[in-house]
Amino acid sequence: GGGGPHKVTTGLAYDNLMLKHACICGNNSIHPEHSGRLQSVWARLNETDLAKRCHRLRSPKATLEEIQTVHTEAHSLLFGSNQCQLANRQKFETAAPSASFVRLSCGGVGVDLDTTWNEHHTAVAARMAAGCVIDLAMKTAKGDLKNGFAVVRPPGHHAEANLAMGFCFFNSIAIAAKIVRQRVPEIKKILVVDWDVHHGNGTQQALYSNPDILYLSIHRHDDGNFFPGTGGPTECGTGPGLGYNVNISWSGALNPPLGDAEYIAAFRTIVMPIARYFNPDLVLVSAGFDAAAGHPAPLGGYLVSPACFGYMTRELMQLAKGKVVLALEGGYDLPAICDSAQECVRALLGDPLSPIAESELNRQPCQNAIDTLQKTIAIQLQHWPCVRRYAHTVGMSALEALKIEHDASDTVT
Ligand SMILES: O=C(c1ccc(C(O)(O)C(F)(F)F)s1)N1CCn2c(-c3ccccc3)cnc2C1
Ligand SMILES: [Zn+2]
Ligand SMILES: [Zn+2]
Repeated sequence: GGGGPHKVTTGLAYDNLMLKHACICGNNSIHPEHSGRLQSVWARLNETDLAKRCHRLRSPKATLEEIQTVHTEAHSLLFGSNQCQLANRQKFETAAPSASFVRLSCGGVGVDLDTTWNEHHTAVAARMAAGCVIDLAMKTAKGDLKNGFAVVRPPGHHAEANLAMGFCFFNSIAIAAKIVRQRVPEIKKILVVDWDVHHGNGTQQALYSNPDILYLSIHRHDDGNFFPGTGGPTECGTGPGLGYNVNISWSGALNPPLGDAEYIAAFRTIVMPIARYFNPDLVLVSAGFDAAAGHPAPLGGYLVSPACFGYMTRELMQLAKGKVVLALEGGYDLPAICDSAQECVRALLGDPLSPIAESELNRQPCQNAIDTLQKTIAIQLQHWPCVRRYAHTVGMSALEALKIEHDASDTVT
């Protein structure tokens, strides 16, 4: 049942158990997805007035059953239980014979060269990350919280049903989406937006045939030459899910690096028209911040501002009666991810937004971005005819588009 008559506010989910997932070599410079990322973001939210204005959740770890809404039993057991915790090692050996860990050059152990495994702490951290996102999503879905931000690691959006990769073990966002859909009857449609600069291959896979959960990713793709390589514009879903997978796949490498003008144009012409038409009852966001300025090429290379993440958060709050939950995915430059997380929590709390730079509001999207948006619109027209409406404004700056919409609304037809 609902809590007392307290005012519903923004929820924050965090647990320091997630700090303990670390390579045994302890060298953060070769392992960019380190606990300092989480420590810094949490510290920023507490140093400012933001955390105290939110409701702090202490979430339970995801159960193996919850993890199995997305992952196989073998994968859930392998990464969800420490061998030392396993009552029945026999079950472990039979359920997960395929597990292979690799020795890393740093002396650590990993499931691949990027994804380190700490046999004592990783399972707990990964289950806690998923548990935090489930808890926030459930409480927001039921109206016990207004909205929320999950300050979590390890990330999840690359984790597939039977594969850990790209620093990810459990796909927290996909797990949360499926669990809310199962347990909260009034939530029929869920929109998952993924603005991490990398495509969420795992989330796409988990939701690919599902018409009730729309996955929309905006990411650097470079025709498949940017990690993880998946997420092309023609990947639109399958079976009943056809049309419920939208990839805005930027190309053209860093000539020039993309910034606020491009992300605002993508939101104006594709993300928000489709999202409004889909009309979700809940919005979940894979909120990676590695598209932010400050991220060197292999892990990003774009120039999105922290204020732009606040703008995108506020845009999504127009949907689903404001039921929006963000979960941290990637993001490695500590000042950038702290500033970006701060802007998102300010947006969730209803604070006035920090302004986008005038130069970005006046700048037309670069040609590579215009090409991507036009190509995406051409593909998505067959599934979402509503994208035709703003197609003619793709090449406009935010202020130009605002002006013609304003003039258009003046002329009474
Ligand atoms: O770019 C990635 C990412 C893996 C996971 C990424 C993510 O999408 O940001 C997530 F999942 F963490 F949110 S981004 N990989 C793995 C690490 N990597 C690197 C590394 C860079 C420095 C040290 C170790 C690896 C360069 N290129 C890659 C490819
Ligand atoms: Zn290491
Ligand atoms: Zn990323």
